[in-house]
Amino acid sequence: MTKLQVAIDLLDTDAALRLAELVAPSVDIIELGTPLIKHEGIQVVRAVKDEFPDKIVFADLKTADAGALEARIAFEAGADLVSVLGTADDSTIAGAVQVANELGKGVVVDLIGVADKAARAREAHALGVAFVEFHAGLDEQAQPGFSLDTLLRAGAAAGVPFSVAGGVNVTTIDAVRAAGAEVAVVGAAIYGADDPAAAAAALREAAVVA
Ligand SMILES: O=C([C@H](O)CO)[C@H](O)[C@H](O)COP(=O)(O)O
Repeated sequence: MTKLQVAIDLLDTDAALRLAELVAPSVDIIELGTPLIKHEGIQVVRAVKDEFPDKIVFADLKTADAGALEARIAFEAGADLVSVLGTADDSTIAGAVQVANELGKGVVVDLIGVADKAARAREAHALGVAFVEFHAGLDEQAQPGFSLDTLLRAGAAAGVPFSVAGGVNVTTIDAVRAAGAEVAVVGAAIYGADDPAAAAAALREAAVVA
């Protein structure tokens, strides 16, 4: 079974809470997107965790430096997982992992912008992260010739626990699951859907196929 992570790339706390309410029955992980946290501040993490204490709350900080400090800020606000960039120094990842271990939480390394994703994934795994995210960001997805398949092949080759993010939708989630991803991250295909609850339910159904 592949877990389903909704990436909430909306810009205000009330809208994020409304979306989370609609999709919570179908998702395992609620991600507060980087633009949302930058717009609303870390309090959005507390607001969501308070409403959904049983869900894994992921603060998509995309930390590039001061790993221990930034991770602690988000964990103390209620996050269960935080992201650190794979392009950051190993010491930044290690600092965040140290705080995660202290508090019983987890770190996800986001491979956005990393050229050799499989190799960096193995390095991040050795630093003690929960899993690595094979990620093509919104800007990369908009470029001509973008293909999710490249990400999936790299993820499958890495040999470590991984998630996949990059415009995953109901037609591609089967391939994400088949590649062996532990987590499928879905943003626009849920928050941009006419019926986000139905979209999340359909994705969930595909994600849990044995
Ligand atoms: O992390 C993300 C991106 O950098 C903007 O914050 C997205 O949440 C991630 O790419 C998943 O969203 P979709 O690609 O729209 O599925």
